[in-house]
This record gives sequence, structure tokens and C-alpha cells, in this order.
Amino acid sequence: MLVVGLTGGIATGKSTVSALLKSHNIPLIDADVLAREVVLPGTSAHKQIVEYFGPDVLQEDGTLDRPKLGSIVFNDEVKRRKLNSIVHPAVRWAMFWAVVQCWIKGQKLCVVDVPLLIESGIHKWVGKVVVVYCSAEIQLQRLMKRDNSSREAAMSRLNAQLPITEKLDYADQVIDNSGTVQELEEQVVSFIKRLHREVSWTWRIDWLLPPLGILSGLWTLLWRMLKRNRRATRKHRTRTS
Ligand SMILES: CC(C)(COP(=O)(O)OP(=O)(O)OC[C@H]1O[C@@H](n2cnc3c(N)ncnc32)[C@H](O)[C@@H]1O)[C@@H](O)C(=O)NCCC(=O)NCCS
Ligand SMILES: Nc1ncnc2c1ncn2[C@@H]1O[C@H](COP(=O)(O)OP(=O)(O)OP(=O)(O)O)[C@@H](O)[C@H]1O
Repeated sequence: MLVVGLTGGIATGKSTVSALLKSHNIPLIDADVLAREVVLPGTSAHKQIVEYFGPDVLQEDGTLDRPKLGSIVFNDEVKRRKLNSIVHPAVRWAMFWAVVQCWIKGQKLCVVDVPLLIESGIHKWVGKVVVVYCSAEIQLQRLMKRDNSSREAAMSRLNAQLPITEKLDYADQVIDNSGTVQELEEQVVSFIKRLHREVSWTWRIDWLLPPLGILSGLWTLLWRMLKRNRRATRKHRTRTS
């Protein structure tokens, strides 16, 4: 099974791409959704968040006051790291099990939609990295419009992630969302066609013979590691020459 990692910057259009993939019946695992589930009242992450941030970050029904918690962590790196250290391990587990479930169902491929795919190192564990791109200025405009927020608030969210231009260095495939939604959809449709060609028929053998599947998975990871190292060496040479 091919696991595709989908990422982008804040408001580059990753969720819009996810929705298009889903509408074309591609199995999709959304880290933002999982990150909401693992902090529901009664979970260990919820308890730890209240212990660290205090009951002020809760609404009356006991669920997190997300805008309030967001305004704290997107303006304070130490607190953001703390929140990440509470939420991310639970999200990683939930994501791992969701991928296993896709494999058990005999899916040829699945897409994991993870905003912090590269920052958290998860990109090393997927077969292909797809980055949804638009310029930082378009990101800001779309974010301010979507969240009805100030430029300053939008900037602090933007600065909480690796700049989108740096994420491009990790991409096997870039989806450029600088244009219209119609243009985006055309790119997504041709991307889906390419994915289906790539997974071809070998997935069935890999699935029926798990040792072969494991070997082919390990080979993919090794190949990606070599590719990354070669890219890093090339970049280093360009910088020093
Ligand atoms: C801070 C929180 C409460 C704000 O909630 P809110 O509903 O306003 O935003 P939402 O969760 O929908 O996230 C929107 C986008 O913000 C960005 N984002 C969210 N958390 C982070 C983070 N810790 N660091 C950088 N960017 C982040 C992502 O691009 C995400 O797609 C929430 O984002 C959160 O719990 N974040 C920590 C968990 C996390 O890292 N989630 C991202 C996927 S694992
Ligand atoms: N091509 C486009 N033209 C105009 N608006 C767009 C386009 N693509 C997406 N948008 C809008 O931009 C906003 C951000 O898109 P989306 O929510 O898909 O981004 P995202 O990368 O998932 O953001 P986040 O990381 O914050 O969750 C949304 O309001 C969406 O409707």
C-alpha cells in the first residue's frame, strides 16, 4: 500500500485538496480531525492540557476553547511546544492505527493529511510527499478572509510553521494552488490518475504476501532516505560553491 503524505502551509489549500481527494474516493486520514478527537473530555491529553494551561482554556461543556488556546500557543513558542508534546504522540498513534486499518481493508493507497508532516519528521515514514503551495502573501490573504482575523494574528499562525518555500524542498510532488479552485481541481484529478498508475497491480501481491509487502515498504523508505541525502548534499554544495 502506498502511503502519501499531504501537507502545505497554513491556508495554502490543503483541506481543499483533501476534500477533492475524498470526493474521488481516495481513503484519507486527516490529522486535524484526529487532533480534535484525542483532546475530547475524558482523554489523557485533555487532562494534561487542563493541568498545564488551566481551566480557563475550557468552554462551559468541558471541551477546549480552541480560539482561546490558539491565541495562547500561536503567540508563545514554549507553550506551543508543550501543547504539541501532549497532543502529537496521541495523534501519531491514532494515525498509525488508521493506516493499519486501510491496509487490512486491502486499500492500494491512502493519503495522510498532516499540516506538520515535515516539522514532526513524519515525512520520513511515507512513500511520497505532496506539498500544496501558494505564496506567503496569498496564504495571509486567504487566512485573514477564512478566519476573519487581523494580519497580525494571521502572521503569528504563519510563523508557527516552517516557511512554505522550505517545505518545497521535501516535496516529491507540488500542487500549486496560486490560481482558482477550478485550476486546483484539474491538478488534483491528474495527480489521482498518476497515483493509480504508480500503484498498479503489485499492491495485490504485496497485500497477499505480507513479507513481500514489508520488504517493498522497507525498500521505499530506504530509497527515499537515499534521495533525501543526495538532495541535501546537492543543496550544501550549491550553498558552499
Ligand atoms: C491550537 C489549537 C487548539 C487551535 O485550534 P483551531 O481549531 O483554531 O485550529 P485547527 O486545529 O483547525 O488547526 C488549523 C491549522 O492550524 C495549524 N496548526 C495547528 N496546530 C499547530 C501547531 N501546533 N503548530 C503549527 N501549526 C499548527 C495547522 O495548519 C492546522 O491545519 C489546535 O490547532 C491544536 O490543538 N493544535 C495542536 C495540535 C496540532 O499540532 N494539530 C495539527 C495537526 S497534528
Ligand atoms: N484556489 C483558491 N482560491 C481562492 N480561495 C481558496 C483557494 N483554495 C482554497 N481557498 C480558500 O482558502 C482558505 C484556506 O484553504 P484551506 O482551508 O483548504 O487551507 P489549509 O491549508 O487546509 O489551511 P489550514 O492549514 O489552516 O487548515 C479557505 O477559506 C479556502 O476556501
